[in-house]
Amino acid sequence: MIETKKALLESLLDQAIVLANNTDSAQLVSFTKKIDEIDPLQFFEAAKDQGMNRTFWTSTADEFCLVGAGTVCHLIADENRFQETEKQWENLVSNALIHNPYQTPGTGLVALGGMRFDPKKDNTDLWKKFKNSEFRVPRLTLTKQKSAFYLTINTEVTKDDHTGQLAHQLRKTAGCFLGYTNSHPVAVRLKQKEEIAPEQWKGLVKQATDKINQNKAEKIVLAREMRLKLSKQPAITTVLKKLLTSQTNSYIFAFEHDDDCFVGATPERLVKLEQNQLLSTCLAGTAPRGKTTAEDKEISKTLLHDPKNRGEHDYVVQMIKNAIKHYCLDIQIPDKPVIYPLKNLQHLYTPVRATLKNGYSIFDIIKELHPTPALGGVPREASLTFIREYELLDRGWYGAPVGWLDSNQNGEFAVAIRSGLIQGDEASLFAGCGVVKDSDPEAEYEETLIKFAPMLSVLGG
Ligand SMILES: C=C(O[C@@H]1C=C(C(=O)O)C=C[C@H]1O)C(=O)O
Ligand SMILES: [Mg+2]
Repeated sequence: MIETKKALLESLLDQAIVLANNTDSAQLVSFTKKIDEIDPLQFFEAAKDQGMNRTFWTSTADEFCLVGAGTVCHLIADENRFQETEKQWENLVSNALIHNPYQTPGTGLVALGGMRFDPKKDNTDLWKKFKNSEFRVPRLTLTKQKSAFYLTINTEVTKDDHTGQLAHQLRKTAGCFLGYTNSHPVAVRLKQKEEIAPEQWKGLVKQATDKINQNKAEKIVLAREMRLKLSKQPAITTVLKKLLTSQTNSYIFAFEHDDDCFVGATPERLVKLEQNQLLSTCLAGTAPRGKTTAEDKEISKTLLHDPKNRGEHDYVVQMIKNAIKHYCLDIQIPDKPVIYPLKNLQHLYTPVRATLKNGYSIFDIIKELHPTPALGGVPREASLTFIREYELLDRGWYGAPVGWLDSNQNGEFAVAIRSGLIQGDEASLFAGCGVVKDSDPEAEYEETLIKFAPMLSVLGG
């Protein structure tokens, strides 16, 4: 595949060795090439064969897909994680030797990652492999943009490296990915599922509405956990394949740490940036799908006019509008939501468009937006304090930004809901809902039950 550009790769490596010698430190090289069509899931599966941790992202089933294999470098941050990650990224990009002749967003040097919902909440064992904030630059990245495919090879070159040997090794590894074919292993059976403390959770919803009725908060999003035991360790490739076919209106993502893998199919965009064009999404307010078209339409109509759901939704719209105004121009937000249909349920949806002012980055926006009242509440601090103190689970990366960015001001982050942490032959699934003054614990419980469905169904439930 890279044969035609042989000289290009070699000359890049030559330059890198000189630089590594001058600086006496490893030199990051990033080399991108257009390739023939390839199945992203085969690429994902090939990485497993190579013993590499994998990262996966699609924005919709067909348009855009990123698959990362292995890690050439990490951006890890604790305190001030947004600024810190941005600083590390800028540093990494400015020191890298990049060959990427394409303007396509998501090609070239790309970092993929996510973070904990609440860095102030105590870490439990459940999420021990997941950092407060972690982005990885993969060893190999596959980018699919509509019908075009790109392969990026990233490597760290030292002064003692040999161009010919290194180029040979890189081509060999790339060949293992591009020529890979394997039928994905069969799916697993669900052996046992346990909803964690459902009655206590309903009590918590009541406690939250009491708090709201005492005017101490307006909206508090409460989540709960379901623990699964599976017949064997599922193939993440199969899980993704099923999510891709069943959840077509969603972002599908996976972030793997050995036997632990955080996977989900979320409909909720946090922010998308293409150069300076910004998109965000207000998504809150939920109803089930109807069994017939007529029933479905009826439910949509009710949802669109339901004051409780419109209230839940409007908190998100107001907050996002306010949060971005300092950073953006030409903010366009329709004054009424529309329906966003998913396989198992439907949401109220309001898109947000704006132009990012010069001098700001996607991290500035994420920092302002996370958590929106779709996952935290209103006011932010009061709701977070309540969640931190009383919620019965460690959210870990659930409900937090997950996504990617490239070295040309493009990137996209979703809110990691409809997700689960697969750990060997067990898994924890997470689902939450917005509690407002007229929330009924039983109805909120039912709402979370449907939100488990996307992940539950691909794990044999
Ligand atoms: C918290 C979740 O979803 C959020 C809550 C919603 C609601 O309560 O109506 C709808 C969409 C999301 O903003 C989840 O799926 O876990
Ligand atoms: Mg709701």
